Amino acid sequence: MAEGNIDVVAIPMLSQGHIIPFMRLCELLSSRNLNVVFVTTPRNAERLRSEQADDSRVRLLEIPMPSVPGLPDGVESTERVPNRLENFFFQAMEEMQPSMREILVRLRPSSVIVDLWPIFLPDLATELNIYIVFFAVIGAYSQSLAYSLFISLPLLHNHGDLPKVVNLPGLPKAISMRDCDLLPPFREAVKGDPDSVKALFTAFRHYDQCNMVLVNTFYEMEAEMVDHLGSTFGKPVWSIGPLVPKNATSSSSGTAENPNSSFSDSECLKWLNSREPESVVYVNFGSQIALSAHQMQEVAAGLEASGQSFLWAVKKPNDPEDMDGASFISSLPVDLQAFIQRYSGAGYRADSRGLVVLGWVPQSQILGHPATGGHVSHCGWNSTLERIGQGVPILAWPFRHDHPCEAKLLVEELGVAEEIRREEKENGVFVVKREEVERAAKLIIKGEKGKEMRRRALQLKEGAERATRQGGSSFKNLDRLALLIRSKSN
Ligand SMILES: O=c1ccn([C@@H]2O[C@H](COP(=O)(O)OP(=O)(O)O[C@H]3O[C@H](CO)[C@@H](O)[C@H](O)[C@H]3O)[C@@H](O)[C@H]2O)c(=O)[nH]1
Repeated sequence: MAEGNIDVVAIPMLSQGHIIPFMRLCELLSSRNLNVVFVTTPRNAERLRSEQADDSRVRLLEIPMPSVPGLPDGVESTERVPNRLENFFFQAMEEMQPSMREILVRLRPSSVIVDLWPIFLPDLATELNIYIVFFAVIGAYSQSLAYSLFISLPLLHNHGDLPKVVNLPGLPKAISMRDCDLLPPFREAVKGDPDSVKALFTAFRHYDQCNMVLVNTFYEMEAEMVDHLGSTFGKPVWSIGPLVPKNATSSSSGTAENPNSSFSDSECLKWLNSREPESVVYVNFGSQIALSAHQMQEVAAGLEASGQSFLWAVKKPNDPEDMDGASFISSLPVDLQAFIQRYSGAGYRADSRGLVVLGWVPQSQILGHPATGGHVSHCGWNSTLERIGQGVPILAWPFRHDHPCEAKLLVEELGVAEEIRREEKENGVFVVKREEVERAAKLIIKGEKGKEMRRRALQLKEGAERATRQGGSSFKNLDRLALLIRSKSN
């Protein structure tokens, strides 16, 4: 590929939840005959290369991960960053600025697709006169709610006097959120000082600086909020999703097939094959959330008491970084160790009612398996889109970031989820009791409400299929996008 001939350069944040939809978008643009370059660090590139189809024409370009004192070598994705090292990680991303500048200057693409981070990227693209497409990898509903909070909180409230239920102005309909579900930067708003949230939430500058916004959703699911974002920012906002991995398998994940997991992908699927249709409660909180030992005890007891089949992917904390699976298990209370033994490792039998997998599981295949009856989920947007693609109902257990907003969309607007009741132990720290896990697991598999949620989930699945096939709303938007980018190249 001639370097002077690049249509678009895509630069996602170093996080799998962002890299995956960015790569899918790049493949779809490349299949529409655009020359696409995908920029990431060596480890992420290595993994993407191993998953890339033989005929993929998306070019992967590596930039070195800057070495920052305090950040261990090889940490190139947020999933591997312990909370206490987050600032070092973001510092490393900031230090990529010279490499990114060098790439943009050398390749001179006509367009760049930017993510929420790094914050300097739109400035750089503006300076180089490159057309800026901002790809927001979360849904339109949660973006709209976050923007409303961003604008209104410092006008209306002080961090000390936040009401228990906060109304969100400026939206197409009346929406409110519990104070405990607000992102920490919003909870710290200072009345009369917009910078009290701006300093912490600079991402919203991207909406001002970009030329257009893409949202990983489909129009029919979030039409009201897609239109709302368009009129709020006064620029095109196009839905192009759901973009989910094409042949999603395990990440890189012990077994030879899946070295990051206590079971191989095929062992997980074999176990699912032994279960009745729509009978299994699948528990997985994405790539970043690790439960406390106490919370794990409640989940374990609730799942057992429910009498339902379950597949639980347990994530060990990132801290300490060098703790292996065996040390993690031996650090747990003895009742949990015994539980894990019963449903995993030595205690596991092919006909066990539950399967506990330490590490990564092949989520999209699990969601697509006929035995899967529901997903206990943090409501990360990628998992949400994957479930919508498979018609699986949800038990919504949000933790942080956009999760509470996505949960609200799923429960209140789309009717495909039941919210798990969380009790606030202390400021922002929640616990879900075993009785609640038991209730929710029974409801989703056996209850009338579970059936109704499944019916709605299947309708959404059909909607998603219509949107992404030829002539559908997302398909047409991708065609329009390819034409637009090509017009910038001429
Ligand atoms: O055992 C596992 C765990 C995860 N996954 C995959 O990993 C991705 C997880 O993505 P997501 O559900 O979005 O969770 P996070 O990685 O936690 O998501 C981050 O990124 C999302 C998109 O920006 C945000 O919505 C979330 O708030 C943020 O936590 C999905 O594709 C899953 O299929 C697996 O395949 N196997």
